[in-house]
Amino acid sequence: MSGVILTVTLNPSVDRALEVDALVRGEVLRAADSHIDPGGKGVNVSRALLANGIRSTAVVPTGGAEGEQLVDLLEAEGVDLLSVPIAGRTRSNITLAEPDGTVTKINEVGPVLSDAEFAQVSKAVLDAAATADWVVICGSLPPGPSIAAFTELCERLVAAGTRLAVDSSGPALLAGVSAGAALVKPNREELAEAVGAEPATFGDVVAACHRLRAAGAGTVLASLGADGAVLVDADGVLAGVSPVSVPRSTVGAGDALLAGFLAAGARGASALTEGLAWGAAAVSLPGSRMPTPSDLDRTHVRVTPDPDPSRPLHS
Ligand SMILES: Nc1ncnc2c1ncn2[C@@H]1O[C@H](COP(=O)(O)OP(=O)(O)O)[C@@H](O)[C@H]1O
Ligand SMILES: O=P(O)(O)OC[C@H]1O[C@](O)(COP(=O)(O)O)[C@@H](O)[C@@H]1O
Repeated sequence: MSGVILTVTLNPSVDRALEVDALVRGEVLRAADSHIDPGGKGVNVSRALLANGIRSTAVVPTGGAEGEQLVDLLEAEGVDLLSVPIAGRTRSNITLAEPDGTVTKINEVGPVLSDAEFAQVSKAVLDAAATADWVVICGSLPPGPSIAAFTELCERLVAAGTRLAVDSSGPALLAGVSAGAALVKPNREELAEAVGAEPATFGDVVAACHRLRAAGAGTVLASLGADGAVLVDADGVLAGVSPVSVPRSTVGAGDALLAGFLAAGARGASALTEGLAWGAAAVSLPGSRMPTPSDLDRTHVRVTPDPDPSRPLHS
């Protein structure tokens, strides 16, 4: 990886993960263990890159006590930050993790980003993008910015020649696609929402990825949970899987997949293999802990071209 990666998390969080024996509604649950991590999808991409010796800069709007905590947590990890102060309070997201790997997440909506604050964040991103190899915009949009304003940011980045990656959902994902993002990383639900149809087979996934490419995206990396991932780009179609024997927490797995894919050059079987190794390692770790080189095992990753279109999805 030659250039700098800029990650942008418009709605970051402080992630609190509580390990509980079993989730029972209406009961007092005692947590066996707990972790606090800096959170948000772009933040996690930066953390995963750093854990593997690759520096990036994370752009985050932050406010209130949780905003200060987020900055402290990220600085303690050594993540390079471009923090834009905002009036609202940074959100806290809760994960309840059960021993079988089931996670229940409660994500706050997040603080409103005013027009002036969004303009400040956009300026910081556009300025820093001039020297970036990739700009990676991830996660949900906070309340406030219109989809038109977000689309304009994506379009300006693409017009400036930036390689843009977007990992978001709903209209924000489609904004990245129509702006001509070089890469989008929908998960299964996001892909289904983007094309208006639930994929049941690998053929459905590949068809949906082709639709996003026809609508403007360069490369589509569709993550499919335990079914692995499908990569569709100008070179063709690849599918890969990396089985995990004991899943502990899937939180941040998609962010680790994306980070590994970018770290390995974002093209072809080698990048897909790397992404899958990072994703599988993240699933084996608690909370949203990001894998380090010693957590990675590429020997279990299987990547093949042109998956059988009739193969059903399981997860
Ligand atoms: N249960 C699982 N077993 C094995 N790998 C998994 C599992 N869940 C996720 N992964 C890995 O993590 C990647 C991202 O997970 P996914 O749930 O698709 O994304 P997101 O976290 O964005 O929703 C997958 O492509 C896969 O490589
Ligand atoms: O922006 P969103 O979609 O609310 O997601 C934010 C959450 O996603 C994470 O980045 C983890 O990603 P996943 O839950 O998709 O694996 C958390 O750190 C954070 O709490």
